[in-house]
Amino acid sequence: MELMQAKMPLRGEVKIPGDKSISHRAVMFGALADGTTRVTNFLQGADCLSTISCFRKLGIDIENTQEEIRIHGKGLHGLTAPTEILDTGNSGTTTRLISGILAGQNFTTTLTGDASIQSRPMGRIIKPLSMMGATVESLKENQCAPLQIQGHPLTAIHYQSPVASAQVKSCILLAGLYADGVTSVTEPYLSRNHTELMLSHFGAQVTSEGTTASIAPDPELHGLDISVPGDISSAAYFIVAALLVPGSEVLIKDVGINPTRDGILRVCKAMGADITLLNERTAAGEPVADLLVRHSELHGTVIEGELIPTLIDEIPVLAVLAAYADGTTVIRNAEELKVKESNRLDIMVNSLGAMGCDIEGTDDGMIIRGGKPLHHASIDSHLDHRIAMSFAVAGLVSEGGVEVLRADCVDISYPEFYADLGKLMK
Ligand SMILES: O=C(O)C1=C[C@@H](OP(=O)(O)O)[C@@H](O)[C@H](O)C1
Ligand SMILES: C=C(OP(=O)(O)O)C(=O)O
Repeated sequence: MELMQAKMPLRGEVKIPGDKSISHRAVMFGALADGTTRVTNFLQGADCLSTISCFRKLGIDIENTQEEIRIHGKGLHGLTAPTEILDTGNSGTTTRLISGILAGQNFTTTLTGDASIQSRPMGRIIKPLSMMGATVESLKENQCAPLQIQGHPLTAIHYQSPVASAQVKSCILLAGLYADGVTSVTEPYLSRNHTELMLSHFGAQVTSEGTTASIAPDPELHGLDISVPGDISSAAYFIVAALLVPGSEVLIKDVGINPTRDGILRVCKAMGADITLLNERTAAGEPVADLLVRHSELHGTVIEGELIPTLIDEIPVLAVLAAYADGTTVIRNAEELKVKESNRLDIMVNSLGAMGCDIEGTDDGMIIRGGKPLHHASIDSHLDHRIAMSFAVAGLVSEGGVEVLRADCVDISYPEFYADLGKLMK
């Protein structure tokens, strides 16, 4: 797809689709609750549809009416053995979270996903789930999917996670629902806490202290009405686009600004961005605001440490921002980007490099010497939605735009992305 350079400022309003992490969890926890859970502003992206399809195969009736998702939950012990392999598609969140639930069932399940999922590391969940007593086998013996999970009554553990990962944390907490005592997870830095917040609303006893989250077993979970906030990870593309295109002023509506997710706002402000939070409120127990973003002159910064999990999926588009900011931006401690849908570190370094950016890859991040004009290039998305959207934004401000190859993969998290971007360019 050929994406044009923006000849005019971006102007207007955009309403961001529902948060992917929260949409997945609403379906999963709704399935384990008694009664009906109604979800509005659910993200109709391919990843969340994979979650729905897996839970239908586990015997849960889920209605998708477009306006609302209705999940007819059957309680903590109501799932039934699937008659076929569960397909988690391209979704790491589905794969890792559902594994925690399957570890506590009295049946065996096989799950797998696309080529990307089959190369992403699952040892990080196989280890703690095995410590809890589940039998989890990587069928190709490579610590990746396909996985065969034989559920068992589980033993509670206190797990020290080597990575700050909400997927690992959530997998263990979900297995903890089926354990014989309080299960806890401590991570090096705090990752997104949507599981903790939403499971407590459903009725689970979850506590958080610093970077440790704990859960008590066998709660009674009750169906809920959930209005999903807009996804800050999707808003990120418009934040960066509005900051970069001269003269722009864009109002981004209903964005979730949970402090475990708002690192992009903090980094943009540190770089000199003009972003105002309006109409701050709460939805589904999560903080939400409208973001007014105006074109700004930016300078480089350092992105590292505990900030990283709060903006992990935004690093590709932040690299684009840094390419246009004056001075040097250093990104460290971001080695997790190598094991996402693609190796996002290598791809950003090579692809921004192909556009003329002075950028250097490091073991755990990159160094970007920004402020020079970029030129047209053909960039392959590598079927990674975040790469495709990041380069669509880069094209707005590069001489001659960019061509994004295999651009349709935005369906994973933001099917309307190109249409919404187009509306701001009119
Ligand atoms: O829990 C979640 O919903 C997610 C956690 C993050 O992954 P990790 O837990 O692997 O860091 C993030 O990259 C992903 O897009 C969604
Ligand atoms: C990493 C991502 O998702 P997942 O891990 O669920 O595939 C993402 O959306 O950027």
